[in-house]
Amino acid sequence: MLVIEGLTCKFGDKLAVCDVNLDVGQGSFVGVIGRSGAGKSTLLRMVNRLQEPTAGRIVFDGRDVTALQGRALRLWRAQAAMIFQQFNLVGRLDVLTNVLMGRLSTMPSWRAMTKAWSAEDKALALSALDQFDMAQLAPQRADSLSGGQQQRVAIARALVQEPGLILADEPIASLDPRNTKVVMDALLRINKHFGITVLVNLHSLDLARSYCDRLVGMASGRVVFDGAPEALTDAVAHDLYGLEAGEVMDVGQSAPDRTSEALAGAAVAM
Ligand SMILES: Nc1ncnc2c1ncn2[C@@H]1O[C@H](COP(=O)(O)OP(=O)(O)OP(=O)(O)O)[C@@H](O)[C@H]1O
Repeated sequence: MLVIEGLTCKFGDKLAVCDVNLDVGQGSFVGVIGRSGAGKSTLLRMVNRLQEPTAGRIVFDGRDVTALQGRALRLWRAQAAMIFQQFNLVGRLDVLTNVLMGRLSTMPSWRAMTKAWSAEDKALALSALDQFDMAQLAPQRADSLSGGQQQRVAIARALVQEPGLILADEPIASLDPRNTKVVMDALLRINKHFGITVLVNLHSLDLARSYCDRLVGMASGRVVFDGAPEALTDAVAHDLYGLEAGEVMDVGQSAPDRTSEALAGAAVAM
């Protein structure tokens, strides 16, 4: 369970996030929505502690993670795995090594320096790639892959961190509609198959409505909507997005793949 209490972030005079309070149950798939500049990225980055809060608390499974430092902070960042819009892979390295990077936090520093991966770590990384039908791409350079493939490699890297929480910051913003669906289906699968809580920032309201079981709407740094997708009426959406509403509500995205095969994934146990 993730508990956010009074979380606030100021950049100089700019109040980017203001007094956000949220309880997110284990296994939820929560979409954070709102127009550009609403504070969505800053909120997710504070949870992962990439951005220091100005005030407030972040508690995960009963443990206050707001002020962790050093190794404890590194371990928290592994537990609250971040997925970025631009994938953040090392392009010149092969796909398998990129996924193995997700294991660094579990290794003693001398082994992390030499990148002497254990057979167990390699098996885990291959198994994570296999979850997304990408094991055959393991030896390829990451920068030779399509955007959708790169984002799935980033999700596999997050998975080998064995996270309790995935924080995805506009993960599909750089992708075409087909790859958008593939990546959203991948996030849905790790949520349903592994029970990992997902918090995802999305610009498209249609996507948020079809994939998430709860929506948190932000405007000017504050939470202005928190509820089931069905409760977010077009009128509320218009309040949230203003003139952008038409654009974010009419992008013709495909529906999620909720077949049991898709959600169960490959038979390999992680
Ligand atoms: N490092 C920073 N320094 C100063 N201001 C910042 C910084 N990061 C964000 N902001 C400001 O804080 C506000 C919230 O930004 P944030 O990126 O969290 O919004 P967002 O909802 O994620 O928007 P987008 O969808 O465009 O990414 C914006 O006004 C932004 O300009």
